[in-house]
This record gives sequence, C-alpha cells and structure tokens, in this order.
Amino acid sequence: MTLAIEWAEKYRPQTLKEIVGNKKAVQDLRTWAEKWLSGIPERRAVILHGPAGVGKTSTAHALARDLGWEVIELNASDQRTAGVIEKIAGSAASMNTLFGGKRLIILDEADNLHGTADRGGMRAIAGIIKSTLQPIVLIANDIYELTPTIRNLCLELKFGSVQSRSMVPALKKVCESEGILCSLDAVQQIAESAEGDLRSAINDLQAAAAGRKALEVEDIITSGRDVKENIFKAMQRIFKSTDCKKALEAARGLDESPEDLVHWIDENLPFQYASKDGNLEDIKTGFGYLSRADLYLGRVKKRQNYGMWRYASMLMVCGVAVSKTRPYPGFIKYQSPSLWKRMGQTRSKRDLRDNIAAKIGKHSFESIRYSRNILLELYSRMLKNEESAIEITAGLGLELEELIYLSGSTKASKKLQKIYDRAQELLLEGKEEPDGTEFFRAPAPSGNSIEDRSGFSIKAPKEKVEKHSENLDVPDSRTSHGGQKILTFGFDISPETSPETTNSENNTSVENNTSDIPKPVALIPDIPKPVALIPDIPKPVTLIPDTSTSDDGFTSDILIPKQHQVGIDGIELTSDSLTSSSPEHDNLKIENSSSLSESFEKDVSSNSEPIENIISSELTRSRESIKESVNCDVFIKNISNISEKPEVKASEVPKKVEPKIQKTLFDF
Ligand SMILES: Nc1ncnc2c1ncn2[C@@H]1O[C@H](COP(=O)(O)OP(=O)(O)OP(=O)(O)O)[C@@H](O)[C@H]1O
Repeated sequence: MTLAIEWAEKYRPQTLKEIVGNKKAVQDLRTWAEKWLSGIPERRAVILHGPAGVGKTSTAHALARDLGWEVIELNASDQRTAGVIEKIAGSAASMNTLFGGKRLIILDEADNLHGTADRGGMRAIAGIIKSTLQPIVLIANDIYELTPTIRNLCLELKFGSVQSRSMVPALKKVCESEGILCSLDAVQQIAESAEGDLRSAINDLQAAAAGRKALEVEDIITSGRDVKENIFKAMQRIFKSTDCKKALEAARGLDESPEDLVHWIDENLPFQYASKDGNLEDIKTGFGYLSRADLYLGRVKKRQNYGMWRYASMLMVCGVAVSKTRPYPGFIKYQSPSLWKRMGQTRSKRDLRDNIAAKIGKHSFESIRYSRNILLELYSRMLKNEESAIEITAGLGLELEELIYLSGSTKASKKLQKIYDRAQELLLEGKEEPDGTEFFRAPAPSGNSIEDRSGFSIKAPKEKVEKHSENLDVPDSRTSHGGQKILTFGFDISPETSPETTNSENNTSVENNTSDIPKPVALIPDIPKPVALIPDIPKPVTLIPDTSTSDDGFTSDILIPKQHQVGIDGIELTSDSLTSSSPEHDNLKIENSSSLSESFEKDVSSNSEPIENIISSELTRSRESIKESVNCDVFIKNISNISEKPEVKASEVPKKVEPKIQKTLFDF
C-alpha cells in the first residue's frame, strides 16, 4: 500500500503541460494566474473542483512551479480551524514575498475543513479572499459544500474525470519508466476500470505489477479495489437469493458495520421488493426482521456488548433474504442510505440556523435559545423590507448563506445578492452607520458605542449628538467621576454630556434650556438642579485678620474665617448679594446643598459602588431634604439671579473682594 502511494507521487506532474486532460480548466487557470502579474484581478481566488484523483492539486502546484511562485499549502491533515486559517493563510495572503514574487496559497480539500460544523473556517476563508494580496487556489471535490459567499468571490474551474483514452499514454509512460512490459489491453483495462480517476489507475497499475516484469490483462482482473462493489454485491445476494448462508458470507466480507448495513438494507428493501400486483407482504416481513435487528443494535449500544452484533446481522441479512415469497429478477440500482445524506444536510442547516441565532442573540442581548425560538422568526419577517434587510445584514454581519437562510429562500436571488452587496458597502464605509437604523439599535449597558463582531458600530446619530451638545454646552463632571454614559431613547448612546455643571453662565440658562433639551435628557430628569449648581468644592473660605489676637492695633498675621459667607463656584458671596425675599432660607438651602455635595463627594471617593448608583441614591436623598425645607423652583430662581450678576462669572478666577484686609485660601 505504501508503494502504491509512491508511484502516484513519483509520477506527479511537474508542469502544467504534463497534466492529463482538463485542458480548458488548466488554460483558464493559467490565464487567471497571469493576471496577477500585472495587478490584482477581479477574482482573487479560484476554486478547482471535481472528483478525486483527476489532477486538481497537481495542477495548482504545477502552476506555481511554471510561474516560479512560492507555495503555502494548508491541506486536510492540518488542523484547519478559523484561527489557524487566519494565522497561516491570512498572514501569507497579506504579506509580500521576500523577493517580490507571488505566493500561491493552496487550500486543499476546502470543502472538508473541520467537518461541516465549522462555519467559522469558511468565514475565515471568505474574509481572507476579500482582501488577499496573493493568489489563492481552493481545491474541493464538492463545490456545493463551500458557502455561497466563497463561491461568489471565486472563479470556479471544473475538473472532469480523466478520459480513459487520455490515461492510457500516461500509464504506458509509467510502465516504461518502471521497466515493465505492459500489454495495451492491460493498460486499457486499468484505465477503464479507474472511472476517470488517474490516481486510482496508477495505484491499480502498481498493485497489478507488483513482483512482475510483464503485465497482461488477466493480471488486472483479479486486482479488485472498489469496496463499494462489495456492498452492491452483498445487496444482490441478500435481495436476489434465499440462501441465508451465502447472504451472510457476503455481509461478513463487507467493510461496513451492522449499524451501517442496516441502513443500506432499509434503503433498498422497498425498491427491490416493490410489487406490481400490490402485494406488499414481502416488504412488510422484511421490515419486521429489520426492526428486530434494530432492537439488537440498540442493545449493543446500550450495553456495549458487541457480541450481539451477530444476532442483529443474522436478523437483518437472513431475515430479509428469506422474507421474499417470489424471485425478483431484473436490474436494480442500489442506493446508498439517504438517511446519511439527510442527516448531513440538516446538520449544516442546523449549524447555519444556530450561527444566525447566536448573532441575533449577541445583538439583542438574548440567549441563543430565545433568539432561535422567538427572534429568528421576527428578524426573518423584517427582511421582507429591503431597507431593513440591508440594515439587518450589515448590523448582524450576516454572510450571504445566512441571509438566504433567514429570508427563507433556497438560493441567492438577485434581490438577496443586492441586499448583501449593499450591506457589505455599509460595512466598508468605515463602519459609518446607515440612516434610520434606530429601530435596529440594541440597548447598551455602558460605553459610547457597541461594536459587534462584524465591526458595525452602533452610535447616536450625529445630528442628535450635535443638537444635544449645542443645548448643553457644559462640561461633564459625572463622566469624569464614573464614566457614566447617558442612554438616549433607551437605545442610542448620547455624547458625554450632563446637566450637572460648574459653569454658572450655563447655570443661568439651565432653567430655560431645559425645554430645548432633546428628549434623551428626559431620561435623567431626576437630577435636581440645585445640586448641579454647586458641584465642585473647594469653597473659598474667606479669611480675615484675627483682630482679637492683636492688642497693639497692628494687623495680625493670623487669619480666621469670615462669618456668614458662602461661596458658589469659588466666588465669594455675602448674604447681601442674595436677592431672595427670604435670605435666611436661601442661606439655609445653600448650606444644605453644600453639605449634600460634600457628602456626595465623600461617597464617590470612598465608595467602590458604581458611580450611577451613588448618584441616584444621593439624588433621592437630596430631593427629599429639599422637599422638606423649600420649594425647589424658588430656589433655582434665586441661584439664577445670583449668577446673572456681572461679577459672578464662572470663567473668572475668584478674586479677593477686599484685598487689603482679606485673604482667601486661593492666595496661598
Ligand atoms: N490529470 C492528471 N495528470 C497527471 N497525473 C495525474 C492527473 N490526475 C491525477 N494524477 C496522478 O494522481 C496523483 C494524484 O493527483 P491529484 O492529487 O492532483 O488529484 P486531485 O484531483 O487533487 O485529487 P484529490 O481531490 O483526491 O486531492 C498525482 O500525483 C498524479 O500522479
């Protein structure tokens, strides 16, 4: 067996000229590759697809050799998860070669990445193809196992079976090179039975020639290689004869477990015993035996007692063989179990569905289960509107096949393709958000923007941000404390603004501006403005010379705080400057507010609780204390009046009112 591999490898074509058959595909590949010599072609990758052993991999390597390109290959034996693909193929695709030539990235068996379950690998490949700076060749047996996204990005080149007459010269050449006298009949026989698979033909030739110097047609016939042939033969024995012993022998010689064999019999029994006269007794009896065999298979699994396989085999093989009441002549094309195919198909569909549900769940902060059971349907309906469909596709970062699935379609219609392309454009536009996507924004727990996996950023609309900042052109002391953000509409995230301010000029207009503030601000309506008006301590403590300590009439060096003075924003105010009808009350209120503010600051600095919790509890407390003592509206008015005084400007650095005799803490 090892030797067989050697011949196929030994005679692997080295140049494109040596490739047997598939001339058009080979020529198209070369034309595509030559485009890379003068820039980046429209399709950055090709898919060589077709049956096994027809020269796809050999062609890719021969191309690189002909053009003098480096090769980076990821084949099926490598572990090809999304991460590995991105790391190896991704970096190879994005970097130039040492000497400026091209590098051919070959991804062999691209249809068999990591089982069909690994959609991540497919996504990684699609991502790499979109931006590769180096040519990429994907090789696949079944192109339908590749995602539509990948297929859309690639040039597809189909490799057909190699015709037996083309194989003959290649096989003769091998015989010559190996010094074996091989009759033309023998070579033709090998070529024909290879069914277009040149690798198999070479392997057969080597197996037949083992230990011989000459090869005749009789030597070839005995070297059967197809395992499938055996299962079909066994099917014939089981369905055509009633000889239980022969049927069992055929079954034992199979390379199939009883668990697989039961599916083969189950698949073909109704076709074989289908009766023209409507008597379905044989089918019924046959399935009766099959069901009993299945019981034993179940017990084998449950008890892990493989000894019971023989009862299962006996029931399924002998039972079905003897259940016919008449012969069934004629040719029947036996089928492989459709259950396997169905399971494979639904598995990839299930994976696809779960991937979409995961994306929706991530976006809507819901579980995958909830997204799958409830939201999937909802999103599917929203796709009916083209504009929504574009936004959803971009927002969720849907791949084309996911979009197809979610839309309930079976293939990529022109409309779906358009939607997908528009979504890609949106994503490429530097993650700029599309207009009118409010309905699709998800609530954000914190932070200015949410960036999902697709890189699609969810932000507050610009115009709202601008309007908001116009109205509230104030510094944000809260964000500096705790980084709290304001949620607008429950979905959008506003810029970092706060009604809380240290700017008394702005304070003046807080009351008026409140009506201009766009709705989002309504989400933080509970912040009492008095607190906002006296946010930042230190309060200047006005000091005056301590005359009580100076007996000699000279000004003392000792300073003591001046009584009955309060400060707002570091500006000295005497009680006279308050124009309230009830100055005592106002003083009282301001002092209350100061103490609240102080305790608030203390809490903020000492408490490890989130800032928003501290704020809300503080606000509740302050509201209550204010309610108790005064009418809030009157209070705001008084403060406004204060700030309207020309000398009380926030931008001014507090100055000494009586410089000669007074010193403030700011003077030190
Ligand atoms: N068209 C061909 N021309 C010349 N040799 C071929 C051709 N096809 C297959 N062979 C021989 O078979 C061997 C395997 O071929 P290759 O790996 O290129 O097939 P493949 O189509 O890529 O198969 P798979 O899909 O199984 O990877 C080669 O080493 C070569 O010896």
